[in-house]
Amino acid sequence: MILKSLSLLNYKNFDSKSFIFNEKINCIVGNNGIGKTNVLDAIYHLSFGKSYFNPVATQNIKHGEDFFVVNGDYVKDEKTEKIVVSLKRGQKKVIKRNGKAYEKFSEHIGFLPLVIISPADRDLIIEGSDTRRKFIDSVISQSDKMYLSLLINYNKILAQRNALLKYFALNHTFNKDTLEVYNNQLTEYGTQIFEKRNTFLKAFIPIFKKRYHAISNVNEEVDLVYHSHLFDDDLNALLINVLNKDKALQYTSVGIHKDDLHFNIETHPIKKFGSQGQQKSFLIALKLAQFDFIKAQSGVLPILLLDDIFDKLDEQRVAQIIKLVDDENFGQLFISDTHADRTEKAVKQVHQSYEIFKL
Ligand SMILES: Nc1ncnc2c1ncn2[C@@H]1O[C@H](COP(=O)(O)OP(=O)(O)OP(=O)(O)O)[C@@H](O)[C@H]1O
Repeated sequence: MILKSLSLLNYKNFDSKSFIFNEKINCIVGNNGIGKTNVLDAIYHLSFGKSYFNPVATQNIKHGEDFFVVNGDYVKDEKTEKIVVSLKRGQKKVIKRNGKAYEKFSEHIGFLPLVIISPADRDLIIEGSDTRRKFIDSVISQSDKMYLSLLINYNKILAQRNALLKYFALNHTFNKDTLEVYNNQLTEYGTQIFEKRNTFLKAFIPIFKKRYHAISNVNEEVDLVYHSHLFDDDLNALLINVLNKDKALQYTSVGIHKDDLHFNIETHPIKKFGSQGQQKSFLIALKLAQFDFIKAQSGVLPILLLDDIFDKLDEQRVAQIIKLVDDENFGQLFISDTHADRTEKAVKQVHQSYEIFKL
């Protein structure tokens, strides 16, 4: 799968900009703040229908403008695919494939597999469990269509159950039957999500460890440990157990929305005990394992976006990542960097086919 061309209209700092890309390596270079990351984010938008960096959709519209349009022309399975993501203030976002708007965005997820490696990945280590759940969800949903709809259903029921708990508290009332309906539905969806996360992690963890050891070159023990209430009991039983607590809290305190993935080095949390270098290697290994996993599951080589990696990583690590383009049959690669010279020097070593775009 190849992104042949990209055009942006009122997207972040760009009023109108077009690119025709190389099939292998594309380097987006320019000074700080010129919009290199924004170009990568536009490509991310085409795969996921949203920004990797800014969750507030309207903030991706250029200041002072009313709408944005991101247009990407791909070749996938020898067919041309035209993807357009557009947003007008006050209206719903639209994603079109070959002129036809998706009714559900979830149908598009996984169609154009993509992995991004960015300094913002650090949030996976330092932020709360929701960032790590989102990571798991994003990897699984790129290769499992059913997963995303289970998740959407679970979250809908969860919101309804929480609203009901609030209603009970506000009106000093309680209705066991209605709550039971929600408990049953949460259990149905939650159990399936738990099983899919568990199965995924069993396959993913060995891939991750292999990647970490290849990058770090030392034999440190790293691990990803899945934590879920559902290891303790059936979700329905758990929900019944915490009923009084949930009534007091006015929200649902158990379920897969509380799952976490612990990142460990030598059995200790990497957030507290990992050096900066170890943390960087950990995150890169995680993302490269994501690449491997999607590739194995879907048979498609995901697009790989490397945002600002030269500034954040030492030369040896950067060289190793770029070398993978050749070694491991990577697909199309997009690199952003402030220095055209060092980028060109690095990519030249591994591939003849590349393009430098100076912003
Ligand atoms: N909605 C928006 N409208 C206009 N400009 C925006 C909008 N959102 C972001 N920007 C601008 O985009 C620029 C940042 O772009 P980006 O993060 O892509 O830079 P970069 O080239 O990757 O920089 P660095 O090398 O520092 O990482 C900033 O100048 C910011 O003000």
